[in-house]
This record gives sequence, C-alpha cells and structure tokens, in this order.
Amino acid sequence: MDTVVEIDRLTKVFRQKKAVDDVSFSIRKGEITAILGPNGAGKTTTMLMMLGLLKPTEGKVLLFQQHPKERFVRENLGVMLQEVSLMDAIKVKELIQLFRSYYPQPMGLDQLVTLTGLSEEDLNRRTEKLSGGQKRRVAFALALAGNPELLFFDEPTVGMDNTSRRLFWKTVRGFARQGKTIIFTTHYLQEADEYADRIILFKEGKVAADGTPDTIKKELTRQFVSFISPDEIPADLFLQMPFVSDVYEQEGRTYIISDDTDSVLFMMFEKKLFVQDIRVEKGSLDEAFEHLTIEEKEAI
Ligand SMILES: Nc1ncnc2c1ncn2[C@@H]1O[C@H](COP(=O)(O)OP(=O)(O)OP(=O)(O)O)[C@@H](O)[C@H]1O
Repeated sequence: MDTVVEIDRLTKVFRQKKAVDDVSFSIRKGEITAILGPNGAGKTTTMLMMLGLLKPTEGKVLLFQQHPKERFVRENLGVMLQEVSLMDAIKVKELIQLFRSYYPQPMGLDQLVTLTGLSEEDLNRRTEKLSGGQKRRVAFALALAGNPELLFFDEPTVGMDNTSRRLFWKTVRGFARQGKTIIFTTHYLQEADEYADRIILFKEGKVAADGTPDTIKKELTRQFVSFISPDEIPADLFLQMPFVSDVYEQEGRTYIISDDTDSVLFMMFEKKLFVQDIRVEKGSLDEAFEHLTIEEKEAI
C-alpha cells in the first residue's frame, strides 16, 4: 500500500466562496509534502478536510484507503494545528501520558522528550503556565504520542525559535527516513524548498503547481530574453530551439521564454537579428512568489 493520502475532486464552499476548488492529488508513503501558498489560498481548509474535521462540499478524501474518521486512521494519525489549545490545570507530563494512553502502540515518553526538546522543567509545568513556544513543543509531542504513520502539521514552525525549528525539522526528516508520511502547510517557499520532497502550490483554492522543489522553482521563475525589433522575426525561429518553451509579443516587445537565456542570446547574435533594447530576466524566486501573493491579495 504505497498511497497514503488520496484526494479526489475536493471542493469546499463557504457561503458563496469556493475556498477549495476541485482539488485532486495523492501522496505516497514516506514523502514529505509541503502545501504552500499565500494567505487564504485554501491550505488549512484542505488540511481540515483531509483530517475529517471539515465536511467537503464535494469530493472525497481517503487516508490509508479509508475514511479519515475510521479508527485505524485515527490510530495512525498525528496532527498539529495552527492554534494550539491545551487542556488546562494539568501538568505537561500528565497530558502527554494521557495522550499516549489513547493509542495501542504509543511512543515512549523518553523518546518524545528527546525528539521534541522538552525539558524536565517543562514536563512538570502546568499547561496554562507555558509560553507560546513551549506550547508548540508540547503540541508536537502530542502529535507524536501515538507513534503515527502519517503526520499533519499546519504551519508548524510559526513562533518557534531557531533551536526548536532545527530540532523540529531534524525529527521530521528522521521520521520520513523511517517511512512515515509528512504533510505540512507553509507560507514560506524557503522552508518548503529546504525540507519537502514535494511542493503542492495552492492559489485561490486550486493547485497551481505540483512537483519537486526544483520543478516548482522553475515554474515560478520563468526566465526570458526580451527585445524590440523593427523587423518581423518569425516566432518559429525561436520555437525550433529545444530550450525555448514560448514566444509572445506584448506592447511591441517580443518575449522568448527559455531556461537557457545564454543560448537564446547566442543564437540572436549568430543570426545577426536586428534587435534593440535587449533585456534578460533571470527570474528571482522571491519576486515570483511575492507576485503570486500580491495577486492573491488583489483578488480578495
Ligand atoms: N469557516 C469559514 N467560514 C467562511 N470562510 C472561511 C472559513 N474558513 C476559511 N474560509 C475562507 O476560505 C478561504 C481559504 O481559507 P484557508 O484558511 O483554507 O486558507 P489558507 O491557505 O490556510 O490561509 P492562511 O495561510 O492564511 O492560513 C479564505 O478566503 C477564508 O476566508
């Protein structure tokens, strides 16, 4: 059973708004997948539907080939949501032990403490006395308590200091090496790039791109050569080059989209094309991603 998550034509409509719009994908065992996208793109809504916490308007979710609410799924699932609310008036250690007792094969307390960086002092503290960062560490321990095969993290590192963040990712990577499947949402391309095997990029409730970090970066950062020419240069001249993916004209300027802008320039000079005002855009990743975010804000 290689496919752990299967989503088929998932849609969620809140009043008039389509928060998630006809999304399908599947996730294989042992993959670390980042669901990346700007505010309001539909990441959390998708995650809540995957977890069975929100009913889809249309479409379906299968985890381990079963409905998310099935007992087998529950016992193999670990979740850390954005808002951490812990039970009050109980010591951290007691809360973790309580969670461990819910599962047939829980993770050992010592291992949980090592993996999450909780100190002896933290364990004996009452939950309402914890700082934001400490709460997230406890939430992480609770997500791991059942030694789950599938882990969901909704913006896991928000509010974590650098040490906690490093430990978090070290633990997550170790899990993936053991064959556990990890899904996390994030706003940060850098975090997705660094830690995920695969990025599913959400935009306005849809999957805008899906692939390895390198593929996604390439898609986001279209490189091109552009110029103005008084001559009619046939687009085919460029399109027949293997590294040119598109040619178009906009406001009197011709754009040659290519991964290899150097070769485009070389060909232009070799053929002695009469062009003026040549510009080469290497495509900054940050700019491209920011552009995506701004578009999203404008659309709201
Ligand atoms: N319970 C709800 N009722 C009405 N609208 C909602 C509800 N939950 C989410 N939405 C709307 O659905 C859209 C998607 O929201 P969602 O929280 O899934 O996005 P997100 O990508 O997780 O954003 P963020 O990064 O800000 O957490 C947004 O426009 C949001 O306002």
